[in-house]
Parts: sequence; structure tokens; C-alpha cells
Amino acid sequence: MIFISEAISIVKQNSKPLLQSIIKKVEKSGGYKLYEDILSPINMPPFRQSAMDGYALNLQDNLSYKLIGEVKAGDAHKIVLKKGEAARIFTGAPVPDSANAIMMQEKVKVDGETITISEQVSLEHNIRPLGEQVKTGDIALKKGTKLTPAAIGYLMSIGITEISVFKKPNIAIVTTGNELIEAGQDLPYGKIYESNSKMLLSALYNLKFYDVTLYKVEDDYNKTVETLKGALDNNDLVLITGGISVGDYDFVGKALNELKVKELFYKVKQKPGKPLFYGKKENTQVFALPGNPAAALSCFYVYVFISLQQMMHRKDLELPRIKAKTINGFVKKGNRPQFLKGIYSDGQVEILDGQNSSMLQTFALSNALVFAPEDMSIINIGDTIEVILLPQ
Ligand SMILES: Nc1nc2c(c(=O)[nH]1)N[C@H]1C(S)=C(S)[C@@H](COP(=O)(O)OP(=O)(O)OC[C@H]3O[C@@H](n4cnc5c(N)ncnc54)[C@H](O)[C@@H]3O)O[C@H]1N2
Ligand code: MOO
Repeated sequence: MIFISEAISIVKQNSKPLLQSIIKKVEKSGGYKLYEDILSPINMPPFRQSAMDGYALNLQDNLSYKLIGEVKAGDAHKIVLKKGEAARIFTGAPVPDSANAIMMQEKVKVDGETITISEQVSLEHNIRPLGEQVKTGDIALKKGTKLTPAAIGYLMSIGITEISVFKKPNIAIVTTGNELIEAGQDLPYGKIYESNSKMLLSALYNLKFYDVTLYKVEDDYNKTVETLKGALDNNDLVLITGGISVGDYDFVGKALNELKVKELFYKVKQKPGKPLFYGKKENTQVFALPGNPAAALSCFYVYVFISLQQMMHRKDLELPRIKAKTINGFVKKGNRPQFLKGIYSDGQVEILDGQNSSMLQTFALSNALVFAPEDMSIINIGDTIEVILLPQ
């Protein structure tokens, strides 16, 4: 049995950024990172552009100008202004080559075909220069840039429709157990509804991992080997739940061993989630999470999250940890450090009743895991304690 800190650092060391690329439509690339520099195919803006609704001027010393035409956004025609002439212009419209400043309309008096500006303006005033943001052939965004909504908007604005991105992991969720029945069917005596797969699937969707395949297997050694082989061959990350403890029908450990998955740790001094297994086969990460649902989810947030962040080239490997003051007390039994379900708000945390690793109801109410270290057996009201904030 190893300590939590050792287990966390083993996951950090052994999970690596994925280096393969895939092509994505820009609009569907949110959350990915660019696999290569993107060069701009155009100047942006593609023409000198008016930044205001007002008047395009061919500047002179006098404040009065002769109005000779109009340019709206989208117009293709090119008005030619002589010195002292002006054209009505609107935001986003192409500025005639012969105009060298735009005066906003609030500072202009109009009298028929004569306009008078309130003060002199400098050259190129209110004109967005050609290629001000980016010039044709220059790097628009660098390799590794995260595709945020702003990045997606920017790439669309320079006319890019497809990009090469670092791929996200293909993930398998494997549930094990003869007792599992899919919700929606009758529940015979001795069976329970299977919940871990959809719980982990939704945790993955919430983190924007959509390439997930669900596998299920009963408590049978050969079938477990066969199912895990399929999951290992086709995925970058395999999450197994159940069958990893010491019972006669817990076949996951033996099957992983037969499939030559290298064990990196098995059993962590923690509650919940003591029988957590972590290993890898070539580049595939394997977590065998305890079957107890709250233990599985707790291990997902504390350990699997790190591996996902690493695979995605992210720097913040762990969920945010902050200090909070407890608003109620708790007595921790045993000597394992414990991750307790709690509700965090505004610097304070409530530790909930019902911390058993089989109970999801408490987890469903919580937004944080409160960390009670090994030597903290009694938590008092007002104690300062570490809290892990869960993704919402
Ligand atoms: N003799 C010992 N027994 C156990 C120990 C131990 O140290 N010595 N550790 C206990 C702890 S702690 C945990 S946690 C569990 C973990 O056991 P497994 O990972 O082998 O999980 P299972 O036995 O298959 O299932 C445990 C529990 O969870 C339910 N389960 C399983 N899969 C699902 C699912 N997909 N959806 C919903 N519920 C699921 C299952 O029915 C069991 O009730 O071992 C203890 N035993
Ligand atoms: O580790 Mo088990 O999750 O304590 O119940």
C-alpha cells in the first residue's frame, strides 16, 4: 500500500502527452490544441477598414469638405476623393485609397453637400490598417495554442475551416460484475442497477472527452481477459470498475497481469479507493477503479484527472485545491487519509453525512472533496482544511 502523494506522483510521471494529430473542422475543435503553426492565408483586415460610422476624408487644412458619395460595409466600389473631399462611410466599410482619415459623425456638421469637422484629425485616424491583426503568410496562431471560442472565431475570421490538432484520448470504460443490470429493466433479487459506466461517462463528457466506448463483462476470468484485451488494443486510456479487490471473483488484477499490463501501483492508503490499481501497457494508461461507486468517482477526480490533463498537454495537472473553514465537525475512523464529500461555498465547507464508498447520494449533493489527512482524526468546527474543488 502506498501513500496518496506517491500515487499522485507516479501518475504524473507515467502519463504522457498524446503526440498524434487528427484533422478537425474549426467549429468542432473546441478544447483541442493546435498540432502545428497556422499561417494566415489573408491579411486581416483584408482591406483598410473604417472603425467608425462617419466621414472618410482626403485631409486638407480647412475644416469644411465637399461630400461626394457613400461607402457602406460590403461595398466593392472605390470612390476617388480629391483633397478637401469627403465620403459618407460606415463601420467595417472599405476606406477609399484616396481617404486618409475617418471623422466620427458625432464630430461633423452636415449642411447639404458641405460637411464641417469640429477639429483637425491626424493621418489614418479611425482607419484599421490592412493586415493590422495579421498579415498574409504570418503565423496566426502557434502550435500548442488551445482552441478557445476566441481562437475558433479568430481562425474563422481568416477563412480557415479545417485544422490539425493533437488528438484527445480514446477512452474505454469497462464495468465488471454479475450483479449489474441496466437501468430500465426489472431488478431481480441480488442484482443492482449498473451506474458506474454512465457516471464516469458523464464525468468524461463534462471534461469534453467524447471518444468513449463502454464495455461490460461478467465475473468470468476468460471473458475478463478477452474484454480487457479489446479495450487495451483500441484505447489510450482504460478505466475499469470493480473486480479489483481480493474476492474469489475479482478477476481484473489477474487478467491485467496476463495481458502484460505493467503494474505501477496497487492499493493506496486512502478512503475511499484503497484497492486502486494503476498501470500501463505500451502507451495505454490503465486504471482499475474500485467498484464502489463513490470510491470510483473519487479516484477519477484525484488520479484519472491527472492522466487526462497530461494526455491533453495541460499544465494544471490536478484539480484546484484551496483552504476552507469547516462549518461542522467530523470524526474520521481508522488511519487512512480520507476524501470526504462536502459542499464548499465562499471560504467555508460543510462535510456531509453518508461518506460510505457505496453511497452516491452524498456525492450527488457535493461540489468538493475535503481532504482529511491521516493524523487528523477529529475535525472540529472552524478548522482550516484542504478542499479539492470538483468540476461543475
Ligand atoms: N477482504 C476484503 N474485502 C474488501 C476489501 C479488502 O481490503 N479486503 N476492500 C474493500 C474496498 S475498500 C472496496 S472499495 C471494495 C472494492 O472492490 P472491487 O473493486 O473488487 O469491486 P466489486 O467487489 O466488484 O464491487 C464493489 C461494490 O461496488 C458495486 N459495483 C461494482 N460495479 C458497479 C457498477 N458498475 N455500478 C454500480 N455498482 C457497482 C458492487 O456491486 C459492490 O457492491 O472491496 C472491498 N472488499
Ligand atoms: O476503498 Mo473502499 O472505496 O474504502 O470502500
